[in-house]
Amino acid sequence: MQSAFSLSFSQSSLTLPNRPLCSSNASPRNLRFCGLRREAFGFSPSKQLNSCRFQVKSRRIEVSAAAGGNGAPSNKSFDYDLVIIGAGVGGHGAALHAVEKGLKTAIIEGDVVGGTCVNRGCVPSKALLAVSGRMRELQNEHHMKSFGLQVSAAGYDRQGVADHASNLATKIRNNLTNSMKALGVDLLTGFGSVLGPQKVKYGKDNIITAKDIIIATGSVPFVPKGIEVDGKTVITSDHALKLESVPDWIAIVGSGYIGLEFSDVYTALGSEVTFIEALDQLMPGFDPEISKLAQRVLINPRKIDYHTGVFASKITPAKDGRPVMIELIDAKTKEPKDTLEVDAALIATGRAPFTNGLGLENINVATQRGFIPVDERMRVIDGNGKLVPNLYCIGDANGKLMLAHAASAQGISVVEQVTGRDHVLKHLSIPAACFTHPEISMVGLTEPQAREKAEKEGFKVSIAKTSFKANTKALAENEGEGLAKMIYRPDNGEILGVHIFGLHAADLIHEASNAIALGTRIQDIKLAVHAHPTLSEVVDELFKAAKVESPASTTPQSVKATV
Ligand SMILES: Cc1cc2nc3c(=O)[nH]c(=O)nc-3n(C[C@H](O)[C@H](O)[C@H](O)COP(=O)(O)OP(=O)(O)OC[C@H]3O[C@@H](n4cnc5c(N)ncnc54)[C@H](O)[C@@H]3O)c2cc1C
Ligand SMILES: NC(=O)c1ccc[n+]([C@@H]2O[C@H](COP(=O)([O-])OP(=O)(O)OC[C@H]3O[C@@H](n4cnc5c(N)ncnc54)[C@H](O)[C@@H]3O)[C@@H](O)[C@H]2O)c1
Repeated sequence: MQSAFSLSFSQSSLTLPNRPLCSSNASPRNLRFCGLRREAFGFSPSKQLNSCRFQVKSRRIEVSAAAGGNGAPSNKSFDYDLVIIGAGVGGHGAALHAVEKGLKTAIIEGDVVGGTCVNRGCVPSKALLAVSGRMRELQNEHHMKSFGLQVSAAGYDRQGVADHASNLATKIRNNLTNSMKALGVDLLTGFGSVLGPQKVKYGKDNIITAKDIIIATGSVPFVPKGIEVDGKTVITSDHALKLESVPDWIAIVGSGYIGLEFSDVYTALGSEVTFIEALDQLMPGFDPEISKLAQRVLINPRKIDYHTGVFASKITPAKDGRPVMIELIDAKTKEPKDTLEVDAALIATGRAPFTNGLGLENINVATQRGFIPVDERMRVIDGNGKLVPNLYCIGDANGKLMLAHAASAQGISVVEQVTGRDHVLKHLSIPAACFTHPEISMVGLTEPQAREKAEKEGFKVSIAKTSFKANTKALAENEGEGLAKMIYRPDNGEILGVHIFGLHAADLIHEASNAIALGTRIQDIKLAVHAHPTLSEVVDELFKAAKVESPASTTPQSVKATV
C-alpha cells in the first residue's frame, strides 16, 4: 500500500463538519440551517435569529466567554483543557462543541483543515453528483416530455464540472477554518503525536500538555495488494474527485458507497462502467431488498456491466499505448477467471485508518488492522485491555462507522463526557445515505440482521412498506420509482431499521433516525401530522402501515391543541 500520509498530505482540499453545507456568503436567515456558528461570520444576531435552534442568548454568552477566555485552561497545570489531533469533520465537531462548553481547546492539523470529507470526500463528491443528477434529467427525453418540456441537447464542460467540485471544497474549508478561528480554537499546524499521558508533540519540536486528548486522524483509500495506482489511469477517489478525465470505459473495483456514487457520476457524463465486486452480489452492504431494487434502477438500465464473486488480483496502469489490464480471480477458489482491458480503473475497496506515527507505543496502545481500539465512549483501550486515562479516538480512525456525521457526533459525545455529562452515542440510530439518483438511505438494522437478532432474543419481527408511486409529490416530479421499508417489533412498536430508495431518500431518513435515537415508538409517531403534499408522507405512510399491538403512550401535539 502507498504511504498513507504522503497520500493524504499531497492533496489540497477543503471541509465540512457534522452540519450541512453552507456558503460563506450565507445570510443570517439561512445560517441557522447550515450549522456554522453565526459568530464565525461576524453577524450581529438579528430578531430572526432569536428563533433559531442555536439558542441565541445562552449560546452567545457561552461562546463569547469561551472565545474571550480561551487563554486559560480550567486546570492550570495543563496548557489546554482539550487537544485534538486532526482537523477533519470529527475534530472540527469536537472543537466547536468544546469551546461552547468553555474548554480551552487546540486542534492540530498536519495538512489542510477539513480532512477527507471536505477536501477529498463528501463535499466534492456531492458537487459532482449534483451535476450528474441534472445531466441525467436533461438527457432523459421521455422524462422531459412528460413535463411538456423540450430540451434540444445536454452537454457539459469537464473543467467546469471539476471547478464546481473544487470551488465548493474551498468554500466549505474556509467556512470551517473561520468558524474555529472565530470561536477561539487554537489551530496548530504540523504532524501530531502522543508523547505520553496528557502530552502531545506537533510539528518539529512543539510540546503541549492537555487534560484530555482526542485522536481524530481519519483514513485514506485502501488499495489491495497487486493493484498499482498511477493517479491517472488507475485511481482512487482522491484522484477521481478532481475529474481530470472522463474515460470512455472505466472499471470500478468495489460496489460500496464510493463505487456506486461514482458509477452515477461517470455514466451521467458518458462513460461505460464495469463493476468488479468480491462478494456474490452488488451493493452487499445494503438491505438485500433495497440492493435488488437499486440494481434494477441504478445498474441495469445504465451502461454498466459487472463481475461479482471476483477479486481484481492485479491491475496495471495504461502504458505505451496499452490499456489498463485487470486480472480477475475467483473470490473463493482464487482460480484465474478473466482479464479485462479498460481505459481506467477506480479502486473503491474501502478505507484504511490513518494512525501511523501517532506514538501509540508510548502509551502501550496496539492498533487492530490500523484502527485504534475504543470502548462505547470512544475511550482508547491499551494493549492490556485497560482504558487509557484522558485519551479518546473518534471518527474513521476507530472504524466504528466511517461517516462524517458519525465522526462529529462521536467528538461531541466525548466533549459531553469530559465536561461532566456521561454520554453514550447510539450508533444504531446514525443514518447513512448514498447520493445516487435516486438516493438510498438507511438507519438501524437490515432485515437479515433484524431477523438474526430476533431469533437470538426471542421476539417477532414485522415489515411495513410504502411505495413512492402512491405519493403525490413524487408523482408530480415524475419520480414514482421508490420504496420505503421499515423493520419493527409488532409487540412494542420499536423501530429496528428503515431503508428508503427514492427521490430525496437522504433527507427522508431523519424522521426514522431521530425516532430510534429518542426511543419513540411507532404507535406514537404515527399520530404525528405531515404537510401535504410532501415526500415526507412516504415515511408517514410507513409508520401508519405498521401493525403494532401496544397502544399509543403519549398525546401528540395536534390532539393536545384541540383539547
Ligand atoms: C469519496 C468519499 C465520499 C464520502 N462521502 C461521504 C458522505 O457523503 N457522507 C458521509 O457521512 N461521509 C462520507 N465520506 C466519509 C467521510 O469523509 C469520513 O467518514 C470522514 O471524513 C471522517 O472524518 P474524520 O474526522 O474521522 O477524518 P478525516 O476527515 O480523514 O480527517 C482527519 C484529519 O486528520 C489529519 N491528520 C491525520 N494524522 C494527523 C497527525 N498525526 N497530525 C495532525 N493531523 C493529522 C488529516 O490531515 C485530516 O485532516 C466520504 C468519503 C469519501 C472518500
Ligand atoms: N454517501 C456516503 O455516506 C459515503 C460516500 C462515499 C464513501 N463513504 C464512506 O467511505 C468508506 C469507503 O467507501 P468504499 O465504497 O470504498 O467502501 P465500502 O466498504 O462501502 O465498499 C467496498 C466494496 O468493495 C468490495 N471489495 C473490497 N475489496 C475488493 C476487491 N479486492 N475486489 C473487489 N471488490 C472488493 C467490498 O465487498 C465492498 O462491496 C465507507 O465506509 C463509507 O462509509 C460514505
